[in-house]
Amino acid sequence: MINMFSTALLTPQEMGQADKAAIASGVPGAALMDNAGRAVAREIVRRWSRRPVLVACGPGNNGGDGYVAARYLADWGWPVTVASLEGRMPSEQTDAAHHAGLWRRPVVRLSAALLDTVREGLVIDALFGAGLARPPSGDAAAFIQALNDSDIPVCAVDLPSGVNGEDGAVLGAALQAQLTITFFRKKPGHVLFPGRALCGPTVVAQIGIPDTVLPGLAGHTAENSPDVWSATFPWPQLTGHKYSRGHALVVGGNRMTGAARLAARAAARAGAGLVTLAAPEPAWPVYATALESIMVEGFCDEYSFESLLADTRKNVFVVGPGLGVSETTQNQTLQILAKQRACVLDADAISSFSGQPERLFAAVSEKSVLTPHEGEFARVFNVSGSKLERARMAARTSGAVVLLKGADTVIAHPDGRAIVNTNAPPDLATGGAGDVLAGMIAGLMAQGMPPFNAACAACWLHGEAARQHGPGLVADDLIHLIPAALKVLRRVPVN
Ligand SMILES: NC(=O)C1=CN([C@@H]2O[C@H](COP(=O)(O)OP(=O)(O)OC[C@H]3O[C@@H](n4cnc5c(N)ncnc54)[C@H](O)[C@@H]3O)[C@@H](O)[C@H]2O)[C@H](O)CC1
Ligand SMILES: [K+]
Repeated sequence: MINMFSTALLTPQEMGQADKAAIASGVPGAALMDNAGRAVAREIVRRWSRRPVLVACGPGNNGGDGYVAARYLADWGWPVTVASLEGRMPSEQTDAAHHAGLWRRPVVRLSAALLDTVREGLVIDALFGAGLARPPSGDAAAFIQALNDSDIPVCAVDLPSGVNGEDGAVLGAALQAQLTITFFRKKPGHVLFPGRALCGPTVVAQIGIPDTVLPGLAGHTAENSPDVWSATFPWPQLTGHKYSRGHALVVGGNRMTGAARLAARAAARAGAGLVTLAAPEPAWPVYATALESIMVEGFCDEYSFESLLADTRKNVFVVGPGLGVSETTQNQTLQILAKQRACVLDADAISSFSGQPERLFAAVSEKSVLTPHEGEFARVFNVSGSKLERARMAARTSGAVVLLKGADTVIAHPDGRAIVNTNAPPDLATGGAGDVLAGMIAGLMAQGMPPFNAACAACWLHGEAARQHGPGLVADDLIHLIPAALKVLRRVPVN
């Protein structure tokens, strides 16, 4: 059971369909627009004291929301100037024209010079939203540039103009907003970079579109949140014991021993009942001295490695962290995949298939989670497009769950579903953090959580653990903060 609706991400096209479905169900379009513009005005009043406001309106419905926001703010006593792009008003007989008509004061032509009237004020960007069709040019481009060069705060309606709602890319040039108010649900452009950074905080306002429209049009993309997977989280049961909580095996390397130790500790902290570290004989003393509650078993060749994998109670494997890129790593990975049990393939387990991705794809399944960063990803996947599209395509092509790391990590299932993670603080960009994540995913899978859900849950807990620490984080700290992140999760109601 996974809930893709409460934090669904809708493309601009899907949003248009949601709009139409709401109108068909009896909510007039003009009312949706009124609710949208009023939500913008409300959020502004909530954050800023009364000050001069310039509302920059485009020719479409985004502009329509701008006329509504202008009307409410003026009614509440704010000094408001409304400017339209190239002096154009919305086409007749549209909802935007209706609301532009309710603005009884002058509408001036938009220009960069108008910014002088709001040096101590605020700009509402209602130029382009979901309907952005091409790079802004002429007056729009000049206005965007001048506003970005100023320090006047910008509140964006739906999206900062110039940001593509579908993938967060900048089309030519885009505004940097301090606040974005979007409607009903976010779009991928609000959570993928660079769009996310240009939005500032994004507020989602409800404008009268019923949730009942969602099953007909959404369900394959969502923002990561406990809402998505908490119903399947494997909390320990009163009657459980260590064997019922699974047994994770982490493959250790000869030299970079810290990586596998971090992964093993993280698997244990995430709740695996037992964790074994498989250590090459020369490094066995290093691992054995460092680890207490984690078992350390040695191996000296592929045969003894194979015998370590034989016990079927070992229900999840982690391979890759600290192994080195080599034929040996590739062979160990293939030996593990041949067991057809759950596994996490990270780092060198992925890079070792550089130039031979088909060998990897033939061996992985939906029980495998690949956790590449962009560099590792590029070694085995030859796909282009937005991060969301690339992760989705990689999962489809390989048949495995793919977690493509970064500030906007995307987790994709081979069936087309994808989740964008948004809670990772920048402190997580530190050596070893990925090893911890791989171990956490395995720890959850050991307890029976489905691989896609486990990847999403581990990613969220990883971000939460890092948030709890704040600046100065090193990967070792994450291990100690997993319990704190679990406590936060335990308080989130399961819906
Ligand atoms: N449920 C909802 O989503 C609601 C959305 N609302 C708002 O409506 C906009 C989307 O409106 P739409 O008319 O489809 O698109 P835009 O206003 O963003 O832009 C279309 C308009 O602009 C022209 N255009 C596009 N790109 C450029 C460019 N680079 N330069 C010049 N002109 C451009 C295009 O030709 C059209 O004329 C959504 O974002 C919400 O803000 C509703 O108000 C409430 C319900
Ligand atoms: K906008």
